[in-house]
Amino acid sequence: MAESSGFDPQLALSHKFPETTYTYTARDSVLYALGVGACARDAVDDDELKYVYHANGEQNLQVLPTFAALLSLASLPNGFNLPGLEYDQSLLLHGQQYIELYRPFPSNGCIHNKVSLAGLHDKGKAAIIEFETKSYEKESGELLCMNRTTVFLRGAGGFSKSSQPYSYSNYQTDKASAVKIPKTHPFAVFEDSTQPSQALLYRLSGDYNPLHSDPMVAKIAGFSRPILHGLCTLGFAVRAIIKCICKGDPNLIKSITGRFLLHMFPGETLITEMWLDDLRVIYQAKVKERNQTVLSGYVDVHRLTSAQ
Ligand SMILES: CCCCCCCCCCCCC/C=C/C(=O)SCCNC(=O)CCNC(=O)[C@H](O)C(C)(C)COP(=O)(O)OP(=O)(O)OC[C@H]1O[C@@H](n2cnc3c(N)ncnc32)[C@H](O)[C@@H]1OP(=O)(O)O
Repeated sequence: MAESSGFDPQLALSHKFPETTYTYTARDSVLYALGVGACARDAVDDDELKYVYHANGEQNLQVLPTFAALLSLASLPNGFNLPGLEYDQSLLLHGQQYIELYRPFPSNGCIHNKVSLAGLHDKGKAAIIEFETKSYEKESGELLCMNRTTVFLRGAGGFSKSSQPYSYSNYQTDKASAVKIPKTHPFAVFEDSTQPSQALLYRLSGDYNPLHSDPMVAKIAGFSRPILHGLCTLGFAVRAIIKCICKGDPNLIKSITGRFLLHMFPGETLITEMWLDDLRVIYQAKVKERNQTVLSGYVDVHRLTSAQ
């Protein structure tokens, strides 16, 4: 039974999310690729030009696998409101993202999303909410991907008895928190700069939260200036993995897990370190200027390319 007035877990869990439709064009997939830094260092990069230009027409463009995460945001409640969950929206942070990919994305399409609440946890100082989104290609009805989005609501915990904190999950293991970074030297390391305007570009892919663009909103949230979208950082890290481990082939990615450990500011340099464990790439991404890890997780691949 909930003890605080703002949270009613049973009401939240009984909520039925409306099914939504998301239509995107080749322009959206290109804008997304540019937003996560594709071709930023080299406009004719052999591994990355295919995400932003194709000589034989836009229907031949390839789509980065992390594009899937946009579907989870597009499917979630407008204004971040849900019955039974009252909280201070300025303190919301993206905690984790888990993506399963079942098929490469076409360069444009119409997607049907089904959302459910996958988890709700009272961590005392914070509440954690997890949403699961299944995305189907509208025309064929085929399942394209599944996203699990974890939202960390600072200051919203303490809604249950501290002796028995509320915890609900509709799945078995929390994959992102289970990541152990090896003590050995990484198999590969990739350094990439984000631009000071990175968040202003990335937001055009659909996440217009002013935390990433408005200095006053960022200050209220506890940051000296606007921070980068977590999914933008994840996009940079997975692009590094595709480049270093998959020899540029985005279709080798099977699933992606990432936990956002610390905020990143636009303009900072990201160093992604990667370790191979069979068909799993364990990674962590550090901000070079502050020598701090901002993201860690793992990516499962279908197979390794012959050189590994
Ligand atoms: C109500 C309806 C809501 C609807 C909302 C729908 C929309 C949702 C859309 C998704 C988000 C869109 C908006 C995007 C925002 C961003 O992109 S924000 C930028 C990216 N994110 C960040 O920069 C966050 C970086 N991380 C941190 O700053 C910190 O890790 C933290 C999240 C503040 C937590 O640190 P701390 O308070 O020190 O936590 P701990 O004491 O270590 O741990 C407490 C428990 O919480 C668990 N935990 C810790 N971190 C995370 C995490 N990142 N994700 C999930 N869980 C986390 C941790 O395991 C502890 O639990 P126990 O082990 O059980 O004690």
